[in-house]
Amino acid sequence: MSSTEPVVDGPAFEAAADEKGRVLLDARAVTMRFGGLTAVNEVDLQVHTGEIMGLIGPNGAGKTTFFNCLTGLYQPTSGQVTFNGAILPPKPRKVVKAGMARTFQNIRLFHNMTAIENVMVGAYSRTKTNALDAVFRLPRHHREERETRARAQELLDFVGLGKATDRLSRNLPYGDQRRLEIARALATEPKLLLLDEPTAGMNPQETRQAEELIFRIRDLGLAILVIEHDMRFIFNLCDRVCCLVRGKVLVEGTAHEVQSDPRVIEAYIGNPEMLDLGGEDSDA
Ligand SMILES: Nc1ncnc2c1ncn2[C@@H]1O[C@H](COP(=O)(O)OP(=O)(O)OP(=O)(O)O)[C@@H](O)[C@H]1O
Repeated sequence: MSSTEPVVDGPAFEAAADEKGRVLLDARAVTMRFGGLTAVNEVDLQVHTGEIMGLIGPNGAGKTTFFNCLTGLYQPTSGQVTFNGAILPPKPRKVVKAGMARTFQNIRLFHNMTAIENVMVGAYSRTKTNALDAVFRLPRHHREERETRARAQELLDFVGLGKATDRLSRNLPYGDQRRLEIARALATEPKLLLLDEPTAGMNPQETRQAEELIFRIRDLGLAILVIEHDMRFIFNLCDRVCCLVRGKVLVEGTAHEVQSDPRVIEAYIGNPEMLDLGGEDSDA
C-alpha cells in the first residue's frame, strides 16, 4: 500500500455472512498429466471459510498447475473439485461466478486501461446488463455502470490505490500493479481468493504491506489460498500449509507443524535459501 494513503474500512462481502470453518473448497484426487509427465498427482486439499491456506513446494512441484486445475484453466486428467457444495465445471468464467477469483504469477492487467477500468472489468462478471442494455444505453445499463464504478473505487481505496483511479495501470509501480490485480479479483465478489506468488519481485516493505492486505481481506470474511516461495511470509500468514513435492502432497498441517517437519526441510535441500525463515541477523 502506498505509504501516503490511509487504511480505509473494508468493503462488504457476501462471504462475511458465511459460517466460519466449513469446507469451502474440496479438491479430491486431482491429477494433471502432460504427456508422460504427471505434474499434479492425486492431490487432496481442502480450504475452509475464513482461513488462509498456503501452498508451498520447490520449483516445478506442481503448484501453479494445481491452481490452473482449480480455476478451470486446465481440465484435470482425473479428480474432482467441489466449491461451496457444488462440483466446479472446468470453465474459468463459471469458476469466477461460483465465487473463486485468482491472481497470476505474472501480472495480467490491461495495461492501456486505467486502474479503475481494470477493476470494473472484474466487476462486470457480476452485472446483469446484457448487450441490448449496453447498445441502447437503457436505464439499467446506466445504473449498473454507476454502481460498478462506485464499488471499483471502494475496492481501490481498500487496497490503498484510492488516488490512482485514473492512472494507466502500466504507469503504476510494480507493487501497486500487484495490489490492482487483487482489487480486480475482489471485484468479482469472491468467497475464495487464490494468489499465485503475490510478493514475487517485491521489496521487504512491499512484502509486509502485502501481508497486511491479505490479513485485512481475510478479516472481510474471505478465504485465501496462496502460493509463495517466501517462507517467512507463508509461515507468518497462514493458518495451514500444504507442501507439494513432485506433484504430490508431502505434508499438510498448521504452519508450525509444516515449518518444523524434517521432510519439508529435506524437500528444499538444493534450495536451502528458500527455507530462510529470517533469523536474528536477517534484513527484514
Ligand atoms: N502446459 C504445460 N505443458 C507441459 N508441462 C507443463 C505445463 N505446465 C507445467 N508443466 C510442467 O509441470 C510441472 C509443474 O509445473 P508448475 O509450474 O505447476 O510448478 P510450480 O510448483 O508452480 O513451479 P514454480 O514454483 O517454479 O512456479 C513442471 O515440470 C512443468 O515443467
